[in-house]
Amino acid sequence: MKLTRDELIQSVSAQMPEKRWRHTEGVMQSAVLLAKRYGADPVKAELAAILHDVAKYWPSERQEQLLRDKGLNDELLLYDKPLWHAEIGAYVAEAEYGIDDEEILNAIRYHTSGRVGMTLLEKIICLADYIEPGRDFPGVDHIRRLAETSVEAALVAGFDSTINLLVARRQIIYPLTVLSRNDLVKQLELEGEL
Ligand SMILES: Nc1ncnc2c1ncn2[C@@H]1O[C@H](COP(=O)(O)OP(=O)(O)O)[C@@H](O)[C@H]1O
Repeated sequence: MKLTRDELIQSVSAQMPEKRWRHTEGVMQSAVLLAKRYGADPVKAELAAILHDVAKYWPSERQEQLLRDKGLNDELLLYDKPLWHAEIGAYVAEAEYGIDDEEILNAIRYHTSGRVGMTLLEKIICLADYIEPGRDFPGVDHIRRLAETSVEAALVAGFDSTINLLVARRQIIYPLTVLSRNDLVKQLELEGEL
């Protein structure tokens, strides 16, 4: 099903509370800005942003069933539910909205966990999710400042804040985020930015 931008926005926003849609609008805004700043495709960035949280408010039973039945990454079932919607979102973007651009699908798929070898678009969506104007958590302004000059440095700070939070709450950490964070630190070292 190929929708116009307005139809897509209508369909996606109907699947979440108003507050979460306002967050999505913030991610759209930040993603387009970052794409223009760092030379990614702003149209792709906006499309990935519109869809990134499409499944966030789906009942967890439905998400669990899709992870099991559709050959998705069911290892995620071993980890906290907030991680599931990203994988489901990529599935839904393709299966229900006809998005066939792997770059966009992967930006949705890895927007919460990150992964080793993130593309620029993946970094941008993940970072936009941290710094969109509606976000207000300790350290967010520091991440926003870093985002003015380095996607990688900002994203490391973002992942560090998530990892610190999970450690403080003694929650289980999905290891891909740690690997992703380490990979970004290596990229910064190679560029001499650390
Ligand atoms: N590596 C991870 N391991 C476990 N939980 C994680 C990991 N990364 C993110 N999370 C969880 O996901 C939440 C963030 O998910 P996200 O989709 O960005 O949600 P929100 O937009 O509501 O912040 C974190 O607050 C944390 O609870």
